[in-house]
Amino acid sequence: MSSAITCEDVRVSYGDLQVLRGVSFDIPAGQGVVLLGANGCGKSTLMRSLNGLEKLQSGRIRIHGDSLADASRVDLRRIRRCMGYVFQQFNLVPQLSAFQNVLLGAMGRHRLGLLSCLGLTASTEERARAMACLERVGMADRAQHRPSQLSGGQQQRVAIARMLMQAPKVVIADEPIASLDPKAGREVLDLLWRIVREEGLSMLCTLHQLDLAREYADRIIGMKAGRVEIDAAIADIDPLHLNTLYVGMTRVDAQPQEDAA
Ligand SMILES: Nc1ncnc2c1ncn2[C@@H]1O[C@H](COP(=O)(O)OP(=O)(O)OP(=O)(O)O)[C@@H](O)[C@H]1O
Repeated sequence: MSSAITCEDVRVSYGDLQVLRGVSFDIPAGQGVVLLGANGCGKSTLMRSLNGLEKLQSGRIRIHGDSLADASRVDLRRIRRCMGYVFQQFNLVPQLSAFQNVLLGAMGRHRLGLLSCLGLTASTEERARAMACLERVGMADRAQHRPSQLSGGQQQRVAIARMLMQAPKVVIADEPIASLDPKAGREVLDLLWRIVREEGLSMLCTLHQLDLAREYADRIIGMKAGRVEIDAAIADIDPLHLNTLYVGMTRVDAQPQEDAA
């Protein structure tokens, strides 16, 4: 099976602080992986690195075989177009309707201009596709609502529809349910994983809930203080082992005496 995301000994530093300390893993196409780890262990830095937003001190990241470091600006745009994002804070444009926000998902892929995304010049086909994406996440009846008129769970559904509109191959979901209550969070997670499975996408998704990670993921990667501590298929995971990710030296900026306490 081909690789969707490959990290080879990735190191990233901010000044003297080494945040990613030799991170390596390979996610095959079609696999859904949950990334676990305590606050400050480097998860967000890794997620940003996968988008080419961090300069690697050393190592290499490949997305479907393409190395981010070697990519020209045109190549980087092409690689990014095949990556869909779902964020904790939804990142919808507040002035636009749900429908217009979903049209935004097609902007990079089809070189649509802003007017198209506002729905003013979008083709009938694009408009129909955006509505189909909203239907897929159960939000067609709220197409004309602005984000402020929607609950957090509904906003995240719209964000998932926007990701779907982009037609990505790889999904990066950074704490997609951290802003939601448990019921809405579970509904969003059900939807996100269902869509990822139905579309045959690959996903790396950070979560803080160990029970949900074990329920949804094919595989868990656990980080501790900038390193991969656990990397195992869900069937091979010892739940007690996961707890060790949250004990002792977990942060990359921890002082030894803090962790001894
Ligand atoms: N832009 C930056 N400049 C300097 N230091 C940074 C920067 N971003 C992150 N750090 C440092 O790297 C550490 C790891 O941050 P990161 O956000 O990657 O952790 P995380 O595992 O995602 O944490 P959380 O779960 O709280 O989001 C932080 O504690 C901080 O000290």
